[in-house]
Amino acid sequence: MSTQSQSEVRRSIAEARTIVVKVGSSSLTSSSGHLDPERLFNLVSALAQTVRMDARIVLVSSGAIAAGFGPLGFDSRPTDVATQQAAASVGQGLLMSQYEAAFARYGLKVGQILITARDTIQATQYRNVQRTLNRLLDLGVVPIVNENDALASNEIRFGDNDRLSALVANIVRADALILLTDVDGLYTAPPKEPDAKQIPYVPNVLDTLDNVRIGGTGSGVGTGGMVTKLEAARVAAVSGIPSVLTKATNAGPALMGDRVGTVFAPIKRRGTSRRLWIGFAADPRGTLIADAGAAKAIRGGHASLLSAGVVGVTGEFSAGDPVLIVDEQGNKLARGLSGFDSEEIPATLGRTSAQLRKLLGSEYAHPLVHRDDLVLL
Ligand SMILES: Nc1ncnc2c1ncn2[C@@H]1O[C@H](COP(=O)(O)OP(=O)(O)O)[C@@H](O)[C@H]1O
Ligand SMILES: N[C@@H](CCC(=O)OP(=O)(O)O)C(=O)O
Repeated sequence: MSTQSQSEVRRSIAEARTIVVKVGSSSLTSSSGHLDPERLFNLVSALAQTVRMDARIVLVSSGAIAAGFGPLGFDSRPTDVATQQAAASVGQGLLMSQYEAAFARYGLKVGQILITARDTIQATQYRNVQRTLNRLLDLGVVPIVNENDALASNEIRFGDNDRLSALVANIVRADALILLTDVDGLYTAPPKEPDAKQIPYVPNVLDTLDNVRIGGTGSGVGTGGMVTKLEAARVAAVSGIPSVLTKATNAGPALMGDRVGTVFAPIKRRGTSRRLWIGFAADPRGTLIADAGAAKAIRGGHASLLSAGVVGVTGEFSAGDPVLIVDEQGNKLARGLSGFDSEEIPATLGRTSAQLRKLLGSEYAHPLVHRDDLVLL
């Protein structure tokens, strides 16, 4: 895909029909742990104008913990998980009631979707999330998404909403992702440093990390900092989705395609949402080790992984679960959906389809990972 100019990418954002907008805690709340209704209303106002111009918007909003700890009497964002979850439970309700009232002033309805990381990993859950979001958009509702903080387990948790927003952009097949935060874009170094300069355009987000020094959160209420925002921009770019990173007060101009913040060009054509799920959302449950010949075939694209080319398996998984495919040196080649349960695989290793049919029956004579279920890394 040839690199687009900044103007072309900005124009594609202005023309986007389905847009995921992510707003961080620091843009909605004060450091005392309360919502800032004026900033929230200004954001809603910019989004409502875009919806009026026939766009479909999914809002991924952080701020539940940051809006909940003040009313609970804490001076700063709690650090232990149980108190964060309690604060999120209080703050999420406050957040939604403010959004509901603010969007209602523009005649718009909102719907709440609380997602756990698990929902983006399991195929059936993923499809449920997808169906509900699409239906809400068809009904003209603005879905408001957050991580289900009150119930998310610590081991498997997004923690910040940046990566979640890139996954949601994939789930709804968005045409653009807007990341709203408290700084006006990506800088060459954390913006408090004197030599930090803003970068207006990133043609290939896979190249930027060498030239940019990135730090963590600058506020007492955000979590991910710039690391997770760049990760979100990367997932969007390789999914064929352009993104803009800017401060929340620039939401309107960013959506109009004006030159604000940092814009990231898409670097691949869009894949199907199922392939994107295999590539980004699904958490591999095990590993298949490909021999040199199979590794070469996989790298070339379009090849299935056959049992004959697999020399080892690790992990416990069922047929249909996502697995990582590596070469014998441990280099990651691809992700895919296993065609077999992990315990069935040792008996199939190194065998051709004809041998499998003869030894184990015709139900075993299929690829270990079919090419349609395989995404190169
Ligand atoms: N290279 C960089 N460019 C821009 N911001 C950076 C950079 N490195 C670190 N940051 C910090 O990232 C912060 C934004 O992340 P965060 O506080 O998690 O925001 P949010 O709550 O909006 O998700 C900025 O306030 C800034 O201090
Ligand atoms: N789901 C959490 C998000 C936590 C958080 O601070 O995220 P962010 O501000 O996007 O870095 C919440 O609503 O509090």
